[in-house]
Amino acid sequence: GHIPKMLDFYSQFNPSPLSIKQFIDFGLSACERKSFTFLRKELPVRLANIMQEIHLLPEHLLRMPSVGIVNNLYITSFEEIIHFEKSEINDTTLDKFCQALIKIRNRHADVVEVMAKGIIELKESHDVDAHMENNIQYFLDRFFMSRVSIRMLINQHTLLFGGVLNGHSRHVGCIDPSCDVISVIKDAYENARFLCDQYYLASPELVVKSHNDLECGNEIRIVYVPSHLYHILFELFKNSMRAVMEYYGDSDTYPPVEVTIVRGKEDICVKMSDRGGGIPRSYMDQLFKYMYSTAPQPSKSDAHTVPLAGYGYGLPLSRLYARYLHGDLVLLSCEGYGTDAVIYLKALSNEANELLPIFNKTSTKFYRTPLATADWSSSCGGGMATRQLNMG
Ligand SMILES: N#Cc1c[nH]c2ncccc12
Repeated sequence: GHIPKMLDFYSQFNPSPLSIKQFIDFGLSACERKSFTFLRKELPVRLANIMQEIHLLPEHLLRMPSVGIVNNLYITSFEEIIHFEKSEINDTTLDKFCQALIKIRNRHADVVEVMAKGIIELKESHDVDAHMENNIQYFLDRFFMSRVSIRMLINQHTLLFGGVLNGHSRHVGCIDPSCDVISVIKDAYENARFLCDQYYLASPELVVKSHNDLECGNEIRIVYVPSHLYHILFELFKNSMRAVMEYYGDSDTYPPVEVTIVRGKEDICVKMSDRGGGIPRSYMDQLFKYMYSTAPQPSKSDAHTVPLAGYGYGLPLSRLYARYLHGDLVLLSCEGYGTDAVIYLKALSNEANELLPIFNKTSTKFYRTPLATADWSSSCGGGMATRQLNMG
């Protein structure tokens, strides 16, 4: 019906990125009416921006059953939100809005897995060329980043105004204004270690070092979303522990995983170093590729033996969480020795702005532009030059 027109209308607006500082200041003044007025516009804008990109996907992917399911979820949620476009602001409307947000959050809970299934359906039914793989990588990074940002807005509103009091906790919604980085590291380590012990009957120790270059000797605290930081660390610990245990298979002692936290003027870095044998450069790129990370799901029967890592989108999603507030996740590996994974976070909350995909001519053109022709020689086939050299 009128959905396509509404999508065109709302996708003309650019999403409005909020900084962590704005989330905090807004949460402390906690005005539900202001939040409602902002969200009933901003949520449809963010939904419409990414929904328009879904329609630009390669035809084959767009036709996959699971992608159709995700598209319909977004249409349903978009309709439910624009229903509040011209509502009179009163307690009943505010309450109904909160309920609608919770319903939407639940509806979209499994979207990552459903999209992964869509990629598997595509791989099983079509040949995927480099151009298509490039489009899928570009789209899924933007699609999952958009989803992180929409869930952040929904979580803030429902936590602040959903009626559940947060006692004397200082958290502002899902943000901890004074997040103790080391305790999140220890939490993630203990939980990853539990899985490692279950699977390998042993696990590497943790060594933590910290260096506060700004306030020497002080604890390193950050205004951040603990659940995002935990998600990244848990993924990295699982991968590091798995690498160490596989590399030192028959040994009974293992090199520890070392984590160094540094507070600089601009950045807070968390470096996780393992001596798990490292990753060859040729394979490094695949770790962040959705097409390569989608392996056929382990059958339910051997689900209890699901490996620590390998299946799913753990690394690409962890990098999106780090980038969401203008940080990053970088892997530096030396094959034959080990891997360093560095999480970069913004030290200042006013610099920790949301990073949001924008649907515009640039993103549209990306989907329609063929891969650039190589401008550096790469093939090592028996070209004339090689033959001349061989004639040497
Ligand atoms: N993330 C991550 C990793 C951290 N160490 C690793 N070793 C082999 C493969 C992946 C990893």
